[in-house]
Amino acid sequence: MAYGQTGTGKTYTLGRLGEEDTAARGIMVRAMEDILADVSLETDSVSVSYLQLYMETIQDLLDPANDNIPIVEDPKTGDVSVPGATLVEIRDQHSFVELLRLGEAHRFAANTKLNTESSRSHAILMVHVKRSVKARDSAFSSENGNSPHMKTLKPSLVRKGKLVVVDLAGSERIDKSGSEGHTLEEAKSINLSLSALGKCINALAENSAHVPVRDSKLTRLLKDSFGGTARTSLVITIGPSPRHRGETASTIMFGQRAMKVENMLKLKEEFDYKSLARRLDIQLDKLIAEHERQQKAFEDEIERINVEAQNRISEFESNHADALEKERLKYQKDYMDSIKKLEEQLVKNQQKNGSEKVPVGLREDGSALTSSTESSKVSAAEEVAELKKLLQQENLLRKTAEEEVNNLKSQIAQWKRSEASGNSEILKLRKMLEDEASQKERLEGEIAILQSQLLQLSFDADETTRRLDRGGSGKVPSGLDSLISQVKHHQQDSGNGEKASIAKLFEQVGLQKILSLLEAEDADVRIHAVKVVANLAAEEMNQEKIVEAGGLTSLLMLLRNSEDETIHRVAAGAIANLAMNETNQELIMSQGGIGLLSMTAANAEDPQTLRMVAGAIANLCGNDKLQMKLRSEGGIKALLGMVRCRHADVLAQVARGIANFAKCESRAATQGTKTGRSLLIEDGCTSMDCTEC
Ligand SMILES: Nc1ncnc2c1ncn2[C@@H]1O[C@H](COP(=O)(O)OP(=O)(O)OP(=O)(O)O)[C@@H](O)[C@H]1O
Repeated sequence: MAYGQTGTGKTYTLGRLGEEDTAARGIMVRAMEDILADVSLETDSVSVSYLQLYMETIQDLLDPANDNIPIVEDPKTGDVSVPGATLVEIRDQHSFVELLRLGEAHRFAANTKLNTESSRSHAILMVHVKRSVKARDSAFSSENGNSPHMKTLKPSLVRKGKLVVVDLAGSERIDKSGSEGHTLEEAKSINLSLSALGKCINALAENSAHVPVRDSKLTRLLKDSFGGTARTSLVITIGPSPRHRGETASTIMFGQRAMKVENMLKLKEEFDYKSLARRLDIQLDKLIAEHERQQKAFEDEIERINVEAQNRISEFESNHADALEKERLKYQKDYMDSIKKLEEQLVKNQQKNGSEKVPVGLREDGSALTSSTESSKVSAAEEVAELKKLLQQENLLRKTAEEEVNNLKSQIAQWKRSEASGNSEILKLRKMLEDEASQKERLEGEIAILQSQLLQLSFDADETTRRLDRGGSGKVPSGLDSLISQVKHHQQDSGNGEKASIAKLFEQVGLQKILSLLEAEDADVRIHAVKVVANLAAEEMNQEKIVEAGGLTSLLMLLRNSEDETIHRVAAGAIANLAMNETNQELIMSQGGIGLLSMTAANAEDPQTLRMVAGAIANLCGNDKLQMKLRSEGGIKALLGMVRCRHADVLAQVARGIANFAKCESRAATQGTKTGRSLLIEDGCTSMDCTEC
């Protein structure tokens, strides 16, 4: 910023182009030269807006028709921007100088008596530089495994810088500038914004809680430039003439006050979530397309194999059916022929035998008979031989047929084998598809993890920003801390939404991490963490997990070590929740819980703390196995002692504890010890004013 009386050289210092003589270049030109020398135009971008603030209106010096541009403030980061202004990307020094020249030509300059070229407006040059830097590996630590997919999904980190060069209008007093009419209004408006700037500088110099940045557009626009997270340089310009000694003195005093303002520098980095989301989308689309392609190829392959197998089966069946039928017919025909031949032979034989009967009838001398019997014997032997021959032929044919059938059988077996190998191919393809599906599922799981990490990172970023905005210590809280802030926020909500968000947190963050925050150095973090644990402990399904993860021990440690009553109250509440379960009751007792609860009760001032402690002891009172130990460790004494606090909530819990203790009778019955009721009487329960309970 350059601040000073009209005509003392603000524009001379900041805005000169120095085209003929490079030594005469102003800060704007030199700054851009420096930036351009240090950027790589492939990975970085430099863009410029040039504005003027005239009578509380912001005008675009690169597009004068664009006037009355609104100022926008990011509620999260506090960053100030003027999104309505023309933003020109700069690639070289020459184009920047041209841009400045254009802006200067548009700059409004009204004449005053003091300086005919006096600038009546504030000129503001904004240079935005963005640089892509590699995402820090730590953001995506190995806790998610070393999947190669995760490595490619790191969001890139964008480092952002903004240079604002402000050539303020002259700071002279109205009477001296001789302004009147419209020019007087101008002078008033200039004075208003400069005096608002002065007030802000004073407030910042004195570390005042309230800085009146909202008093003028100038201070709103420069909000993140002074007293914030930027580095600020102020040039003050003065005139040597004794006539201006008043302005000179006030300008120097302004500079002196400004020197007291302390800024806290902050590197502005953000993850490029948009491009990561784009990459994730593309990757997901690719995976889906690949999966669909493989599925289709698989189905086509199955279809092809099926069709081929069907064709082969039907071809084979038809071939073999034909061959079998032919064989069958052939054998049938051969068989029929043989039968026919045999029948003919038989008929022939019978005829032969019939014709031989005559001589037999004529046999009287016996000789004729002898000769006829002989010939019949010979013909029968021939017949037998022929029949044997036929039988042999028949056997031969049968054998050939059997061989043929065996042959066919072996062909069928071979075909079945080839079908089995086809089936194994199908199985192989099916397995490949299943692998593919499980791979896809795994990737989707990884993407889900990544998205939840993104969520956590954005929470981190929000929380960091909030802390720094609060003028914080610069300590960057863990991701859980910000999530706890979320819970803190949700704790104000009512109904199921709260439970759902805590359950979500529980899922996202993991119990171990939440419990580890119970030992955080920052008390604020501890308080929020114990609140989260208490909320989780209210859900029966979480109680066992909390105890298993060592949550009970941590809560008892908080009672022992913490001095903060809020922590005592919430931790006692969480213990009371855990004490609803019988197994936990034994653990609380064995870890010295009664002593710690009694100690907390003795030191408590807040009735709500006593209520929680009394609630926890009251839950323990209901376990008759633990009664004697509870009493011997001072639990009953502590419970009755809390009657001193006459708060109705506390008394209700004490009464519940007394009632629980009094109604357990099985111990007394089985062990022959005194009943809870009589022990209470011994401890002086009845000597108290029972109407209180
Ligand atoms: N250091 C310097 N050396 C030589 N001439 C200078 C110097 N400083 C300023 N001038 C001259 O003084 C005149 C006024 O300077 P300039 O316009 O920079 O003042 P200004 O403070 O910006 O005024 P205004 O507030 O009216 O805009 C110009 O003609 C400029 O050339």
